[in-house]
Order: sequence, then C-alpha cells, then structure tokens
Amino acid sequence: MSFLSLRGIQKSFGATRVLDGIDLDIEPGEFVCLLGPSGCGKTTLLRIVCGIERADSGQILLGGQDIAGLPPAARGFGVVFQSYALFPNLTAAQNIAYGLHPTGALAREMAKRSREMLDLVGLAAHADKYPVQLSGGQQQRIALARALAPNPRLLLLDEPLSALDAQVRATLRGEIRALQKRLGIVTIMVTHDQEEALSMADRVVLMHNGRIEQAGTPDELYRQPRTRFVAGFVGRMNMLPATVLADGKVRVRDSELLCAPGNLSIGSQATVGIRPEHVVVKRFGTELGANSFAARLLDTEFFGNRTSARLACEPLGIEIEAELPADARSGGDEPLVPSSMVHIQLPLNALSVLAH
Ligand SMILES: Nc1ncnc2c1ncn2[C@@H]1O[C@H](COP(=O)(O)OP(=O)(O)OP(=O)(O)O)[C@@H](O)[C@H]1O
Repeated sequence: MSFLSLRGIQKSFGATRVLDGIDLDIEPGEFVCLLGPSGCGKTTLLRIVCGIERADSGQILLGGQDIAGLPPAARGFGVVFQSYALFPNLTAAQNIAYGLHPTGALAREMAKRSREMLDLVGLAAHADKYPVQLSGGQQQRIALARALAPNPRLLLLDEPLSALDAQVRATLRGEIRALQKRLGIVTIMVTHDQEEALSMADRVVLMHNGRIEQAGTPDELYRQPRTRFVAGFVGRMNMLPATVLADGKVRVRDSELLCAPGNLSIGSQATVGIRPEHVVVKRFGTELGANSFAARLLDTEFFGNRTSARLACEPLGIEIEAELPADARSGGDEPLVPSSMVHIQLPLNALSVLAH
C-alpha cells in the first residue's frame, strides 16, 4: 500500500475545472515535486492534500484511510508557504515552539524541541532573534523548523524558495533535500521552477490544465518525455514536425530520419524532439553516417562552461540549437565562426518521437 494515494481528485471554481481527475500514489520516504506552468492547479492540489481546500470529488488515502473529510489540524501535516508566515512578535525559538501543541508537554520540553529544531536547520545561534532580524533564507529555515517540530507525517512545501535570491535558493535546495532524506519524511513540494524540481525530487509530477501530464523520475522526464508539452517544459528541445513513414523511420521536410521504434501509426503527424546537447556538430565534410546533414552556423553564445550554437539546416527546414564544447569557438585548427558550414548528426537514440 502506498503512503498516500490520491484518487480521482476533481475541483472546480465556478465553471472552471481546475483539477480534472488527479490519480497519484506517493511512496514512503519520497520527495515529490508538483511542477507545471502558472494556473495548472498544483497549488490547489497541495491545498486539498493539506485540507485548506476541499475537493469536489475523489479520495485522499493516507495509509489506506480516507482523510478527505478531516480538517487541516487533524491531518498532522507540516506546511511551509512561499511567504515565511512567521509571527513577527515571536523570536525564532518561540515561532518554532508555536507549532508544538502542548498536549501535556511541559514548556521546558517544548523549548528543548525548539532548540533541537534550531540545531537541525543550523540556526542555534539565532534563537532569540525576531523575524525582522533574520535574512529571507534564515526565516524560511525557521518556517521549515516550525513545520517539522511536531514530527509531522507529511511535509507540504508551497514554492518555499521562490521569494529568495538565486544564491540562497541554491543553498536551501540542497539543505532541504538533505534534511528530507535524513528525516525520511514524505514531502510534496509545489514549484514552477523545473531546475528546482529536477534537482530536488525523487519524482516529478508535471501538471498541465488540471491533469497529470507525466510523472516520473527527473531522468525519465528529461530523457523520455511522453508528450510535446513535457518535452517543451522540461529542459530545451528542438522540435521538428514530422510524418511517420514506418516503425523507426520518419520524414522531416524532404529528408528521412531513422529513430527508435515507437507506437505511432504509419502516416500520422508527429514531432521529433532532440536536446541541444545531443546534436553532434563536426567540421564540414566529416562522415557522420545516418541522420546527418549539412548546416550553417548562424551564431554562438558563450556561457563559460559551454557554447550554445544556432544552426540553419536547410534539408530539415529548421533552425537547430546545439551545444558545442566550450572551446569550439577558438579551439581546433578551423574555428567555428558564424557562416561556417558544418555537418550535424541527430543520433537515432537521442530522438524522441512524440504524437503531434
Ligand atoms: N479560491 C479560488 N477561487 C477561484 N479561482 C481560483 C481559486 N484558487 C485558484 N483558482 C484558479 O484556479 C486555477 C489554478 O490555480 P492554482 O493556484 O492551483 O495554480 P498553480 O498551478 O499553483 O499556479 P501558480 O504557479 O500561478 O500558483 C487558476 O486559474 C486560479 O486562478
């Protein structure tokens, strides 16, 4: 039995269907990210799990028990929102202790737990500071400590990093991930930032228009996108309009491309996707075998550890984005400069053939 199962969750606001039959199983210890564009319903889904919002229909099974009718407090979940929502008139330690219900516990025990949690998030030295005296990242660590203090069964994070600047966000990503693994607490995090989802989650649930478009490991979503939407949302992808000629063969404009066998019917319209880093770029005249074409280098952009190139490929009738090694502009005996002709190859096993 899964730790948490969502079954057929539906939700409308007025005439607008915001969640359209969400089915999802979450396993013990998992860190799951709900990812998707603005308005796809991810926050609404988190709020339904949390109990702040009620689904119109569907079940939320926690260890097999339907908790859909339980109020938020009775669910025993820890929640962290985008805005830290700390009490400004309480110190860091008092904010954390606030999350502990004194069911017979002595104030002394609450203070002890609060100190433990401060230690856990590396802020023991800041116990007596008020939120206004803490940085954004520190406030969010306190919010996390407060959510974790009562030992919740499930941790729900709603865009917890989006109010922070890039460097703090990157540090906190790693810290939250390490903490989650150490505690083994099942965590669901909402984010619209694909990098955040890919780097933190065991499993990414990509949502689109109130439905789950694809759920899988970050690697699966990146390497085996099942739809055009997934391919376009997760990472960058060159998309080539194609017609399926045979199992393992498509036509793009007047050229034929070999690809892995799929399950699209012959004659159907499809999109062939290839990531920029999988496009092979070689000096003009290099023999590259199947799926290779002449192309003209339009321009390059230097990013330090890599160089991105835009190529015009006449036979495919499309501009292709490719990644070159960092030294490609200056290295080698014939530097690649705009207008150079090159040969490119779209390796068969790097192509995703997606339904149109
Ligand atoms: N209480 C509400 N009343 C009416 N409409 C709502 C309410 N809450 C959300 N919506 C609408 O439901 C849709 C989904 O909202 P939701 O906040 O779940 O999306 P999201 O994927 O989290 O987007 P974002 O990343 O922008 O927060 C949106 O169109 C939103 O305007």
